[in-house]
Amino acid sequence: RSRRASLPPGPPQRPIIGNLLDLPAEEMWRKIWEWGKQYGDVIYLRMFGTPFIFLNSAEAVMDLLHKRGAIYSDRPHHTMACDLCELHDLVPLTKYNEKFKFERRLMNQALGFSAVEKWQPLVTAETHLLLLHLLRSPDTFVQDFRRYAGSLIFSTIYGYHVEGIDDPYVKASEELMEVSSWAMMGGWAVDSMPWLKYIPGLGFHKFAAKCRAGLNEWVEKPHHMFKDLPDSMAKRLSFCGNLLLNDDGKVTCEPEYEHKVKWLAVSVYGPGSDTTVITLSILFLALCHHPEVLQKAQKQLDEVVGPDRLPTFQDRSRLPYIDCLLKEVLRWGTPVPLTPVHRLMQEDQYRGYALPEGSYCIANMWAILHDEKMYPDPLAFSPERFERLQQDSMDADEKARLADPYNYAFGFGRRRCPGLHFADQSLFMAFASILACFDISPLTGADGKPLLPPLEFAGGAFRHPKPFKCRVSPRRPGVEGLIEGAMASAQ
Ligand code: HEM
Repeated sequence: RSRRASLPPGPPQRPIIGNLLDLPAEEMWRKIWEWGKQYGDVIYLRMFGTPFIFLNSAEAVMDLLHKRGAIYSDRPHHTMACDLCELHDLVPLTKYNEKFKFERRLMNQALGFSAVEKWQPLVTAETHLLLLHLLRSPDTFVQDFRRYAGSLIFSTIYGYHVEGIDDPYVKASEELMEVSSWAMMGGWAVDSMPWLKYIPGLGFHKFAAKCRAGLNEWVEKPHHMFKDLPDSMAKRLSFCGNLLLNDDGKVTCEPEYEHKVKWLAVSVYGPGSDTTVITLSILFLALCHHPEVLQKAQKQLDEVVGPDRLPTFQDRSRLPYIDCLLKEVLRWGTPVPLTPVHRLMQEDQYRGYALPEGSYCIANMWAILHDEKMYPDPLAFSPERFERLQQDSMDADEKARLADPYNYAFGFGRRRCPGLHFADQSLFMAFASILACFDISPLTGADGKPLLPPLEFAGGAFRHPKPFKCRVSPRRPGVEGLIEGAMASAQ
């Protein structure tokens, strides 16, 4: 049957290298979206011998990655990252097997829907600290976001509080993130021709040796730091504390289990921290261009929370516009524009096309979240689109459910982001608290006119705004006292 079915359409291929030269390193999602207009929502490419299937629509992604998740949830074997750099225990590299299922269970236990409530006091405390940093260093807001995201993840994972972005453990995690991204996506020839790894002296061996030499610093040291932390509630409640400590606060589990938890812990930093920093940066960029959105959000915050306290999680159900804003930032900004590769484990057929076993399937979330059938005028930033959906008559619930960016922005099927609920909580709290305390606006030029930051994005795995400046100013006198008061009463 499969011999009769043809491959999906796609751009013409060159001999041997296939489409290797057709994909740009920057803004790849745009190119794939453009091809979609020509070839449809399921596109076939080939790089050397590897078939690639790009999916540009919600329908195709749900049909394949979600409904047929049992065969679309594997990751490719990266010779460079796994064999040479010895990073095979990082979660995003885990194959779809029993190890994966075990890791998921542990991550769901710590970060899943039923667990996130326990993190609320910690998320609130870290958010208040972010407010204080924004107040004291408003010009370096991205650094403030970075410290906040790093500290939030470290407190959650180890019960360890981070003071600044020069914290040695944050630095180590940032290094691991950078090196592992390179190892996974550096376009290494050895990934296509694994036999190259046996030839000494080739350039990639140097990179791999550097990576292996860093593992002690990046993986072992944070784990020992955790074990050496004094016994505390924060340590016991943390992800590692929950999974590793016995009643006496000691690690007495099997070494193999301890090894797994150690790698799970370092795996979460990269995907969890960058996405948070980017999402908050997108919020600031969008608000510079849309003062009316800021005013509307602040009006609702003033009505529900008032000027004398900071927002809490209990306020959420009465702050629907903050939720609409969060959805629109995730949609319009699309912090992760393409999923990592989902490897097809056996030959499949879809809409009469043959999808070869071993295909690297990648969903284009940017294309889906900018599909004008679901999101009219997709390039416009408008949280109101989600308000309108809530208010539409007839099948409003169904429409709102289908268009919810949470269905798409966090990936698909069994590989869907395990940090989704955690991210949702922390971003809600950060959005509501920042807007309750600060005005975000463009800088002003010498002529008194606003200097609007360009709406420009860049990136490979992540889609982040290009560096920009804006004004972050307290909304009213007494904001500092309010924040300090909230911090003091939490202690
Ligand atoms: C705005 C915030 C976030 C976005 C948009 C996001 C998005 C994603 C996406 C698209 C994937 C790939 C899913 C797929 O392959 O289909 C992913 C994977 C992952 N995310 Fe997130 N994420 C966010 C926050 C977080 C947070 C806060 C954590 C941890 C606390 C986290 C941990 C992970 C991990 C460990 C993976 C790898 C899963 C695997 O390979 O099985 N993410 N995320």
